[in-house]
Amino acid sequence: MPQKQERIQQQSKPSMTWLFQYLRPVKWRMLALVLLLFVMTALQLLNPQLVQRFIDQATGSGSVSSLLSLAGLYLLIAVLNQLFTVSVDYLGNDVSWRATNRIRADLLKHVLLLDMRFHNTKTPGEMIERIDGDVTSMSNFFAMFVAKIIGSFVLLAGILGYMFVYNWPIAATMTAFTCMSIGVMFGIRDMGVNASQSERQANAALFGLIEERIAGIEDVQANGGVPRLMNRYHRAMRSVFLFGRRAWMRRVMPWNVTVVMFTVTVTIVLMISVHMYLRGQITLGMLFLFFQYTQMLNDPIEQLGDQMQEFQKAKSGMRRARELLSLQSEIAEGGDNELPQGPLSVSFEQVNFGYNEEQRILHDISFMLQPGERLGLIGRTGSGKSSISRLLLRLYNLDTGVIRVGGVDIRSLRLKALYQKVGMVTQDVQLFDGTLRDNLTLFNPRLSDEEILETTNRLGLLPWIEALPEGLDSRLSAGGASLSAGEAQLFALTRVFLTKPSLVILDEPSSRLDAATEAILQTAVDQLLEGCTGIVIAHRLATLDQVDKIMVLRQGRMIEFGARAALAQNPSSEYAQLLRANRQEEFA
Ligand SMILES: Nc1ncnc2c1ncn2[C@@H]1O[C@H](COP(=O)(O)OP(=O)(O)OP(=O)(O)O)[C@@H](O)[C@H]1O
Repeated sequence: MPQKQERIQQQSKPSMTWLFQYLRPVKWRMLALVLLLFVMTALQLLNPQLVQRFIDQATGSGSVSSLLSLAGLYLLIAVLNQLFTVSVDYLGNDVSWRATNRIRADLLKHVLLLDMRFHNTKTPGEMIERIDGDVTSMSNFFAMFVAKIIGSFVLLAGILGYMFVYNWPIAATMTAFTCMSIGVMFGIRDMGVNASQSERQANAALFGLIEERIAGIEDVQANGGVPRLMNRYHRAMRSVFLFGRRAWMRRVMPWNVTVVMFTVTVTIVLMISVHMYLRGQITLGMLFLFFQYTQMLNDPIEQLGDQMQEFQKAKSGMRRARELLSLQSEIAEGGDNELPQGPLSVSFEQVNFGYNEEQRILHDISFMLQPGERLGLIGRTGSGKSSISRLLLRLYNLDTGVIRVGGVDIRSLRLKALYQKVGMVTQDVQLFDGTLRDNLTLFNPRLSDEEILETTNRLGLLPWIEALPEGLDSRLSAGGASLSAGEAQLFALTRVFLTKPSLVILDEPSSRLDAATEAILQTAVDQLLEGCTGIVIAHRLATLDQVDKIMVLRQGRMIEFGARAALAQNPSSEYAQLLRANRQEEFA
């Protein structure tokens, strides 16, 4: 089996550069945030000094009016401080949402463009966790990290600077504590990153499990699988708990170390201050001020510790996000080649394909369809019919061979150009949460109601839409459960018809429809295929009366290909034998 194209890991930029690229668009808001923090810090430093003066004046010969004005000023500053705190929180969250939403959008776009081989191995729940959960773990980093780190250092510098002016032994004790605390935190800052990454992985697995089971709720209930599901759920939950606990313990380690050091520092500062007060070297107000400033020292250090924790969480989320972003789709974008107007020819030239290296699914498929011709594709279940359509839409890469549409190798076309001209009607109709109009046009606002109604009328579907309570404005729920098999097919046909394709691949419903729906469907299919090339994956021979050519597949090999009329008249042909035996059931 030929080599599958390797997923290429892009050259990754240094992590911080990657993160800061998302902060660049919000740099002015960040600047405002930092300025607000400067003002807040100044106010925080001012208040203990007011209290110091208040105490000294109260214990000395201060007048009541000056005491009252000091108290009034204290109140004003406290209120201002509160206002600034709210503004900083608001701005911080604003910055965070803007930056993280950009990452979410980048991740979602990237994942939507990844190939089917990647998606086959991932559950939607896991992807939700990776696109949203991992990014949420970075949100605090964006909200507060830069601002709080700067704010903490400014506050520390303010306190220590002031203390050095007034009392150097205390200032030296405080500085030693500050340096040691920061040193410890930085030294072991990455301790929790790997554990946090495993925690996020366990979370993703849990959400994957929940989503998978809810999506298959019918099967789970019908087979009495709820207790077994709950068992697996509890095991996944336990794993989240164990990884979460380990990650938390590692993340809080730097903070615990600083708490111990802080207690020792407060004791030393108090001992020195009380000693100086007793010897009359400082006033009672000064004693309070020194104590207050030592207490205040804890805030920025704690802040730094918190941010260190957030940084570890952010770093693990960031690693996972970048890991995802560095995966490249195996489907390479083509060049600027254009497809011709009108119906398109289709040719397969010695196409070989397998979903994995071990098993080949399609063997040496070669055929040619002229523009406007219709091909009926028949074969037992698992013979490779849908695989042919997936290859035509470039959902997978070929192993060897060439597929041409309109004479152009599909690998040399931009994917968008291919999807504009090739439409596919599948058996599984995916509905999105929105109106019937949104679902039919796939949220394309350029398609007018007249166009939609005219198309549906042409396909004979107008009565169906008119029967709905609010017509095109009727709300459909996500999934597809609200449509019957017949309605789903009519719906899918209209959706593809509206894109005006030049080549249509139609995967016929295998379930039996009632005679009336079948008749409407057949008319709609004939309308759809008029003026374009068509490939019909047929499950019933009766629907192939209108096709020009027939291909019979068996175990991935093309055992017959030719004009339908000629094959029907050739008694030794596979198709004629099938017709004779009237073994439609085989394809149901
Ligand atoms: N995503 C996949 N990964 C691995 N193997 C796959 C995948 N999809 C299909 N196959 C295998 O490829 C083979 C051909 O599948 P394909 O869906 O093309 O058959 P089909 O003829 O369309 O069947 P049906 O009539 O039941 O829709 C089957 O053996 C199937 O198990």
